[in-house]
Amino acid sequence: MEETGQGAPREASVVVVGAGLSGLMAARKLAAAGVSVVVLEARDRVGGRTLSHTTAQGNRVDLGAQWIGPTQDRMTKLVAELGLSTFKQWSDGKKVLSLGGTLTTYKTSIPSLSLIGAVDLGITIQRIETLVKEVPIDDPLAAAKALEWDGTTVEAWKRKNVKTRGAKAMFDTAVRAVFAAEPSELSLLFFLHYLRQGGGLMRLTEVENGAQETRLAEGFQEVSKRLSRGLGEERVVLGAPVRRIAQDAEGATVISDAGTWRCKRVIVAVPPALAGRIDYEPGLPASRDQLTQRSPMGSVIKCVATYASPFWRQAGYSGEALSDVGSVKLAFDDSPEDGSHGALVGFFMGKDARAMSGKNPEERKKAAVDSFTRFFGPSAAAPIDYVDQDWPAERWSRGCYSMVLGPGVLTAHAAALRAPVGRVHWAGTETARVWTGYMEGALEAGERASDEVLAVLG
Ligand SMILES: Cc1cc2nc3c(=O)[nH]c(=O)nc-3n(C[C@H](O)[C@H](O)[C@H](O)COP(=O)(O)OP(=O)(O)OC[C@H]3O[C@@H](n4cnc5c(N)ncnc54)[C@H](O)[C@@H]3O)c2cc1C
Repeated sequence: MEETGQGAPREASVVVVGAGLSGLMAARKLAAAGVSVVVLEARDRVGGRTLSHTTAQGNRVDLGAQWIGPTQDRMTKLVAELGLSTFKQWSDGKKVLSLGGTLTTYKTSIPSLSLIGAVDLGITIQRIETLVKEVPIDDPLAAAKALEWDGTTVEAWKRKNVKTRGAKAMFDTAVRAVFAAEPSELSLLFFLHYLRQGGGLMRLTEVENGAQETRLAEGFQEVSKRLSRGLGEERVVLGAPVRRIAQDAEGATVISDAGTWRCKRVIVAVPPALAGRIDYEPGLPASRDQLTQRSPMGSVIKCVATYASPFWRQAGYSGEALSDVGSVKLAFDDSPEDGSHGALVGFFMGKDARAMSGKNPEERKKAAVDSFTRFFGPSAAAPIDYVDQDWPAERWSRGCYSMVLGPGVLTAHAAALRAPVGRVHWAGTETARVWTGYMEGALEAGERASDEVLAVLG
């Protein structure tokens, strides 16, 4: 292997930076059009924010992206094309709501609050869905109240509009579940636009008919593995963090730890927070550069506890839980399709993830198991296996699920998100027109960036 930037440059028409779904999709489309392409990936694996793991019991679990749902047509088509096996997320039975430490159960879409709390939450959801429809999907800045909404946070909106303690707590948990961020970190315009791109708040938060509807038996990282194999693994270079992209009149030079490539076009398929760590020559235009300085990632640690059986099902529980206390405030059944073992998946989100990131996994295990035990009783206290993934501590992700924008960023920098800079094009789910933040968005963005490149290569 060559040293950083040393040796004679190799050649490809297009270099793609990042072997996540977006970069691999872009490369697949280019290769199908007969364009020579190489994908440079920093990690020693493909898949980026998809990461599948097999437990000692043989349960394939996703420590990154885990579900697809209706209207995610590209992902649905791709998993079928690749011959992968989908199954429905288990959702039969009662859901648990833990509010201020008091447990109740419910079966509807909306948690079982007091009568007045339930009315408040229902009105809040309706209001949000109405506001979401006022944000044009392709141009959030064209919303009549774009400036006002980008000048405030979701937290400020909640304080003004949501009245009861229970509805506020459930609203916070829903925001954390979708963004892995606190409501105070999010511009209201960014929040509404993100929901618009995925089809609304209920679509994003629901299991049935929602974004948590369908799982993959092989795990979602398998999609990237198969895309990579389809490309020909010599076209996907692992352990190749890209450090520098230099453009000149004839082409671009891409310098990575695994060598240097000369090409005509570059597709950078990484989140803006990582794209901003690459050195560009000439430097990026101010708006694009400042966007990368203002696009932090969300904070999430995902954990899976395995049990001999899905004991909660026998007790009439679905495995789904929502909470406003404890480290894990969101849980789902994560058992294999045949139910041969039980598994619960939990999320440390926003400030809880930051508090737990970098800690000893045993400490996180204890916190997670305490939460599961509060939700489902003492049988949850002794899992036979525990695994988690600390995404904020991942050098090549810097957090997850996706970027979260605070006030003023969209207004100032939306135009720089997708606009190519000379020979450099931008992909990654953050640049998607639909389902941004999701695997579907990653594919859409990869397709769009490869179309841009194909149009100029002729
Ligand atoms: C815990 C969790 C749960 C999620 N749940 C869901 C879900 O249920 N459904 C869903 O649809 N989505 C979910 N997501 C989001 C989904 O995983 C992402 O939207 C999607 O995988 C992003 O793909 P991408 O290709 O845009 O980016 P990435 O997957 O981040 O790919 C970027 C790649 O670039 C590499 N890279 C970074 N910098 C460099 C560099 N300088 N040089 C070379 N390579 C570099 C990275 O290593 C990475 O492999 C979840 C994410 C997480 C973490």
